[in-house]
Amino acid sequence: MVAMAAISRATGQMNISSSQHNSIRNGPRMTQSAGLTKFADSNQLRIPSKCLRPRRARLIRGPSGPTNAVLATDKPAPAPPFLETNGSGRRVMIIGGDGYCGWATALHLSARGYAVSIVDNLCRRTFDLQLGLDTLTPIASAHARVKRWGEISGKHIDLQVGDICDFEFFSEAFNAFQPDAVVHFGEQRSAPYSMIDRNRAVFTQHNNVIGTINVLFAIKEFKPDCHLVKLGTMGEYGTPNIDIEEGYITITHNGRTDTLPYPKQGGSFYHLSKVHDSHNIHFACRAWKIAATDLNQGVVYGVATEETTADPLLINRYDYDGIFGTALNRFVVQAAVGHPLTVYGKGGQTRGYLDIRDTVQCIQLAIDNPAPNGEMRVYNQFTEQFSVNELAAIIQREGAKLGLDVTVKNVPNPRVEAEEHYYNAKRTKLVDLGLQPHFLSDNLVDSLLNFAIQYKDRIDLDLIKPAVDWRKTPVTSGTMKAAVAEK
Ligand SMILES: O=c1ccn([C@@H]2O[C@H](COP(=O)(O)OP(=O)(O)O[C@H]3O[C@H](CS(=O)(=O)O)[C@@H](O)[C@H](O)[C@H]3O)[C@@H](O)[C@H]2O)c(=O)[nH]1
Repeated sequence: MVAMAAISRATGQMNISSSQHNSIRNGPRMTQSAGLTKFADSNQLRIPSKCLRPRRARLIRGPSGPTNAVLATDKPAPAPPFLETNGSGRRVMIIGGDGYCGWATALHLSARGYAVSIVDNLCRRTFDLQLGLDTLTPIASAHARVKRWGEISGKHIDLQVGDICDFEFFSEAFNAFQPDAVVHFGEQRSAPYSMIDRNRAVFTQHNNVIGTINVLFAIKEFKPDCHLVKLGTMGEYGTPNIDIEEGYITITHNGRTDTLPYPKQGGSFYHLSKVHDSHNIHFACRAWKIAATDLNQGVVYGVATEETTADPLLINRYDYDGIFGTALNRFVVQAAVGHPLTVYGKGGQTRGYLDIRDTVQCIQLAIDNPAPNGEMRVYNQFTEQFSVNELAAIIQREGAKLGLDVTVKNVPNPRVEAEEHYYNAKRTKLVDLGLQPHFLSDNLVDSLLNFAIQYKDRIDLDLIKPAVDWRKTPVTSGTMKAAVAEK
């Protein structure tokens, strides 16, 4: 039975039942039984019109200008611009809408006139509590975020707290909202997390694979014309010694030719969970004529979008720890506190990267250009390739301009991955649809460095170290602190 969490109309606070408290304490499994919290109707967030008046905020601008400027005040905020687009009015469910990419996407689409419903089990916040991690930025609760967005924009975002692995919950949420598109970010997305121990490896694959299967069943059963926009990863391809195509490759073998899914070589139990998802989605498209777009996203950097900087309560999370922090964002924080940049191994590992402002653009493009029923489209979602050494050199150079003495240290690689390799991945399809990339510029690095300096007091140096060794992954349960202590 689905446990219910009630939301008080008077206070907007969520009341969590004792069984939910227990499940939160018990770790990843909490998400199997997490309950349903729902804003029953859009009136609930309606507020007096005087509160909807745009209010001014002070933007701190980096030395090189306003790019990705950061809001640093609790003073009144400006309403972001509202741009009606050809997708305006379409109903978009964002699974994982409380996370780093999901939250930015929810606001981006809501600002542009899409009707948005966030479905999230809040497990990303639970992982931080369990492992002793914290985002660089002080983020508001999911409920406070959507409430504040309603106040400054006059736009309602529906919030349903629950676990998509619980089909009873998910089918109820899906049928209540009747989405035209489902954007699925709702997965455990950290490779290191999936390699902490057996429990986390199993959790990652169960959570990600079963969650996606439930989404596929809901679409098939309740709304076959609903377009699935699924976040995959460039890491599904691994680092083959040939060019990486966008999802499919045409092969001639023994005189016969076919176009087949590009070979997959995930480098962690996390990356492999996305490989399994891709296969399941491809099958569902063939068998049930579902329409799906699989977005193989690269490593995302940055933190600010137009909407997340519109008010302190809307600020996005920024991970810098050894488990959820990703390369460029980690290096920026390391530079800000004088920690040597942690280049793993030789540093020749090359990946596709993109600004979070391009993530939100790509999702909108995918929604606005749905795949036909029966087809799984695959787009490679990144804008530039960098090796880890190249990223470190950029941060060192830009740090020096701000007077920071940035050093680089080649630490033993905790991962099993090629450290020198060929890498040339195609990325034309989203550009063909109209993507206008924000390339990694000096301005952005400057404003990110200033951002990290601004929140310097929140940085815990212990969390910066690489925390998980791919070669050890124990059967017994590990904790972040224990993993760090071993190093
Ligand atoms: O301090 C660090 C952190 C990372 N790396 C290296 O940087 C590369 C990228 O690692 P990452 O932690 O930035 O990103 P990754 O673990 O691959 O995962 C992230 O990027 C993926 C896209 S991709 O990398 O697979 O293209 C997404 O799917 C994941 O959700 C997201 O967490 C790896 O070679 C890693 O060894 C370092 O050298 N030093």
